[in-house]
Parts: sequence; C-alpha cells; structure tokens
Amino acid sequence: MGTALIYDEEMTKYKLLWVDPACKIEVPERLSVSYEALVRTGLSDRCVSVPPREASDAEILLVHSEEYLEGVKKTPHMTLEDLKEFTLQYGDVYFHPNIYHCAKLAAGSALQLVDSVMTGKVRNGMALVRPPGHHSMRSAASGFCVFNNVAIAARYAKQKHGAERVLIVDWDIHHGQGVQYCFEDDPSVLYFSWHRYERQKFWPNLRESDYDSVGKGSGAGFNVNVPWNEVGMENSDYLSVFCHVLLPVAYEFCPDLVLVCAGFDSAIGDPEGEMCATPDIFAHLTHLLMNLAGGKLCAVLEGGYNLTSLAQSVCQTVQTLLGDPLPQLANLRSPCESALESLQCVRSVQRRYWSILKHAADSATTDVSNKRIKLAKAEEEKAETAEDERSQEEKVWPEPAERLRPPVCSASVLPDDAACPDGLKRLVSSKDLGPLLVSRIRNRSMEDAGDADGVATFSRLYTLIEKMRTNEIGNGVALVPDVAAAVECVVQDLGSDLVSRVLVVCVGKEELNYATADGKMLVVQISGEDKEEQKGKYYIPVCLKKGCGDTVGFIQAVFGLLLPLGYEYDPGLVLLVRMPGSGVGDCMWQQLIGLLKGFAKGHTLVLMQTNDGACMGPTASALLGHPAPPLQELLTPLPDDGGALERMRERLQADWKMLQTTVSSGN
Ligand SMILES: NCCCNCCCCCS
Ligand SMILES: [Zn+2]
Repeated sequence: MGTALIYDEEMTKYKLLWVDPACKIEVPERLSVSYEALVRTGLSDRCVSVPPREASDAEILLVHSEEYLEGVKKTPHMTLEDLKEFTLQYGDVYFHPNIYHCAKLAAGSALQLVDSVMTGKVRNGMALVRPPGHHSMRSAASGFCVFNNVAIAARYAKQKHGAERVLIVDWDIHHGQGVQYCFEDDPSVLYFSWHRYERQKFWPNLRESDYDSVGKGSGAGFNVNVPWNEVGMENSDYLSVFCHVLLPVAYEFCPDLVLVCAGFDSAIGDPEGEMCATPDIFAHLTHLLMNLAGGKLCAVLEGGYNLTSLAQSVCQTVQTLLGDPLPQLANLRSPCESALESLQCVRSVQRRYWSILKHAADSATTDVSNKRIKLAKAEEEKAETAEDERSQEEKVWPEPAERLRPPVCSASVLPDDAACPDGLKRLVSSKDLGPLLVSRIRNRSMEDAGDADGVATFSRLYTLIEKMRTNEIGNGVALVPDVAAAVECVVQDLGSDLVSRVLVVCVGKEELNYATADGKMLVVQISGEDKEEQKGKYYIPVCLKKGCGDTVGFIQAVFGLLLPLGYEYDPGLVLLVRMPGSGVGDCMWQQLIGLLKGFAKGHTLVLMQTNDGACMGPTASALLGHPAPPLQELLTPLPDDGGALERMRERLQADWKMLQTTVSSGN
C-alpha cells in the first residue's frame, strides 16, 4: 500500500497584511518550499496524490464552538481594520480575507488523510497544510492556528471510522495546548507533546504545559508533556524521550490510528525552537511510530519557520513513510542533564498510569530537586549572556545523506528443498570463497550439515552480507542447519572484516561463546535464562523471567535497552538470531524486525534454524517492510517481572549513555 500526499497551492494564498513581529515568520513560502522540495527530490511522484477538501461546519464543530465558527465565518468580508480588530482578541495569530477558506482546506486535508488511511486506500500519508492547528482552542485562534486540524481529525476518526484509541504525537517545538484542552479528560485519545518550555518562560507560557499535566478524571495518564527547559536539544535527547517515554506508553496504549502534529520548528536552524536536532532525526521519529496501529499513520504539518530545515525535514518524513532505508544517525551523544531531568520527571509522574513504566525511578529524590535548582540558576546566568550571541550565530548543518533504495529489498539463503517466500529473492550464486575461508568453515562445526552444503550455505551467506555492504540488497534471511554455528561463522569470519560494527541480537537461550571485547561486535541476548554476570561492555544478556513470550518484558527490553544501545553503538550490520525454542511470538518478532530496520540503513540479516521455518512467513513480511500487527497483549499487561530491567539499565548506563533516564546523582 502507498503513501498519500495532500497539498494544494490554495493554502499559500493568505499572508500577514500588517506589521506584527510575532507573526511575520508564518509565511506562504513555508508550504511552497516544502512541496517544491518533495517535487525536486522525486518523492511527490512516488506518493498517491489525494486532493484536499473543505471541512464542513459539522466537522469543525466536532472541536470548536458555534460562536467561534460564526465569528471566523465573517472574516472574508471584513475590511483591513475589521480584520485587525478581530485579530486583537487572540494571541500570536493573524486573520486575512482568505484564511477562513484555507483553514477549512487545512482541516479538510487532515480528514481526507484519515479517510485514505482508515479505508486502506493507502498505508500512511502526509498533509502539507497551513494554517497550522494545534494551538487553536474551542473558541479561540492562537499561535497562527484557526481550526485544530489534528484534533478534528481525531474526533472524526472515532466518529466516522470507529477508531477506539487514537494516539497524537506532537513533535512540534511548541506545546499544542489546544489539543491538550480538547482531550484532557478523554482516555480514548493519548496526547504526547514535547515543547520548549524554559520553566514557563517560553510561549505560550502555560503552567499546564509542564510534565505534571497528565490529564483529568478518566483522562488521567492520557496526556504526556515533556518540557524542554533549555534550548539546544539534540538528536540523542529526542531519541531518549522516544525510547524511554513515548514508545513504551504508545505500545501499551495500542492505538488504532497514529496522528502526528508534524511541526518542524523542533529542527536545527529554526528561530522559534533554537534546537540542534538535524532534519534526518524525523526519519527515525517517523520510523519508530510506523509499527503502531498496523502502520496507519497520518502526519499533518504544524510549524516550521526555517525554510531550509523545514523542507529537508518534510522530505525526511515522507521518504520514511514511503519505506526507504533510514539514514545512519552519526555520533549520538549522551542526553544532556536538562533532558535527563525532564525525562526523569515525566517518567515518575506517568509510571502510576502505565504499567510499562512502573519501575521508573522516583523524581522526588533530593538529587532531582537539587539538580533542578542548580540547572535553573545556571540557566539564569546563561540567559543574560546567551541572548545576544545566540541570536547572532547562524546555524549550519550538513545536508541529509542520500537514502538509496537497494535494487533488491530482501533476499533469502535457503536449503534446496525449502520454499522461498513471495517477494524474497533467493540467493543461489555463491561467491567463491578463498581456500582459507573454506578450510576454516570446514573445520568449524559444520559436520552435521555435511560440509558440501555447509560451505555452499556459507558462501551464499558471505555473498548476502557482501551485497548488503554494497547496498545491492537491503536485508535478508537465512535458514541454516545449526544457527549457533552459523552465528559464530558469520561474526568470526564474515561479518567482522566486512563491516566495522555488527550488532548481534539473539533471541533465545543458546550459549554464544565468542569474544566481543574489542567492540567490533555488540551482542544483546534476550532470553528466559538467568545468565551469569555479563561479560564486559559488549555482551549484554537480558533475562526475562517469564521468557521471550512475555510481551511486556520484551517490549521493555526493546525500548529500554536494545534501541538506545543500538543508536549509541551505530552498527554497520544487524544480525538477528532466532534461537530454536525461543518462544517469542510472531507479532513481537515482526515488531522487532521492523524496529531494527532503523539501524545500519536497514541492513539486517536474520538467521533461523531450518526446523524453525514456520516463522518464515512473518519474517519475510517484516523484512519486506509490511507493518507488524499490533501487540494486543499489551492492552492487559500482566504484572511484569519486577525492576530487573531497571536495575540492569542503571548498572549499564555507566558504559552506555543512551540508557540514562535520571539525572546523575550527586555532583
Ligand atoms: N517570536 C514569535 C513569537 C511566536 N509565538 C507563537 C508561535 C506559534 C507557533 C506555532 S507552531
Ligand atoms: Zn510550533
């Protein structure tokens, strides 16, 4: 299924008609440069073009009051003076004779996108709209917004398409207070927003934008605010919040639809956000949401005021929706202290509502309060001096790397009698291996496979890895007689000299005995077995007391440990090994493959035992990029196995910074 793109130049046909410094950044070019970039890069041609439509009164009234709508309806006939007068009643917004028409088109575009996704016409899509929507409230325009496009879309998805749970992810750098107000007592809509806050010093300066606004009444727990109390947040800060807050909660919520308030003023170069995350981060943020709700994801443009980073960020988002390989995020750092403080505070207030966060550390500890005071003082001092220098420096960043789709998406190495799943290209040609390698393979425990096909299998594996390295092949799966021996061979002989860093993810209990001390390989083994103490920084045994069939534990291990480790390690190849009898469920297995595609430009090699061929279907489906089915088990989580994973993370975070979720105690 394809990706919808909704755009119409009509929505560029309104602008600021008087002097207002607060509004001058919201210009028509925001929309045209975004669309032109999609055209220039050839991305728009690969999308399914869906026309916008005007939202009806009834649809607008799903969120807004009659008196507000009646007021806005009068604006097309107003004189300039009347428009100014009408605008004065609201904050940081402006009206124009054509803005009512454009606001109906913007809201209607979001509804067209919801229809296209919910009816299965497309898998996902993006609506390029203006005016934005997430600040507008039931009876008020605000922050360049007139109608709350995404809030209307959420109500519409429930009413018209029977969606029971809708997740709204707001990665715009401003708090979408309009969305929060709309759903704060509604447990069927989970609203997540991060936003520049600076302890309420940043617009819209609301007390209720802080992390302790968790929703009201039956909506308690269904509002998640992550305040950024400093500017300059980077890719690692954003990814930490996704891994340690949003994704665990989103998976437990198990939505039927994901709506994204896709504002790009959270990217580097934006005058509003003053953050440092690069446009390619949106490829990963989008990817990390694409296995929720069976892939049903609607991204609706909100903010974004630096025309260069806006256009790049829009392209990164659309290219990921189309399923192209992800860019490698180079040199991620540790989340900054201020981000860790926010992370710890959010997790500690939300843990009472989300069992998946149940073991999150408390934030009432003296460390956090001392840290908060220290950070606040530091910010005060910095604020005085930084203002002038910050406004002067022009931010520069590298153009995002090209993301080339390999000629072959997925390949397979199979025994002759095994059927090749649809869509996979069977590798038969085997690269002739040098005699040294052949002898090494021969004397490696290949006796049970009979060395003839043993060598053939390995030469095909070698070919597969080689073709991933040259990006002729995206990913692959190999059915081998002895998976433990295959792993040993691949990492010992093939993987390491082909790629610099191999992330080996083992699901199941087999003993893996090869040195990993040199950092060329990071082994994360998820099993039900209690392992002896981990052997050094690069071998991390994760023990799930209830085994790999325990979906809650598995998801906690994936988001709390595996993904942060993977981002920090930044491998050139991912080796996913399914040990026989691992007990991992097919849905979880597909989710895992889908999520691991975020690393190594999607170069994942799955190794499975021949007699485990039953899960070849789900494996092939996930490798080909089909969305993984939702994990329904998370809806009724069983009490998990205690804080073992939390304790493990605390122990490991000295070596792996991306595992941190609390401020460093003491200093
Ligand atoms: N320095 C200009 C102040 C603008 N404040 C309102 C921003 C609304 C953003 C909507 S995404
Ligand atoms: Zn914004």
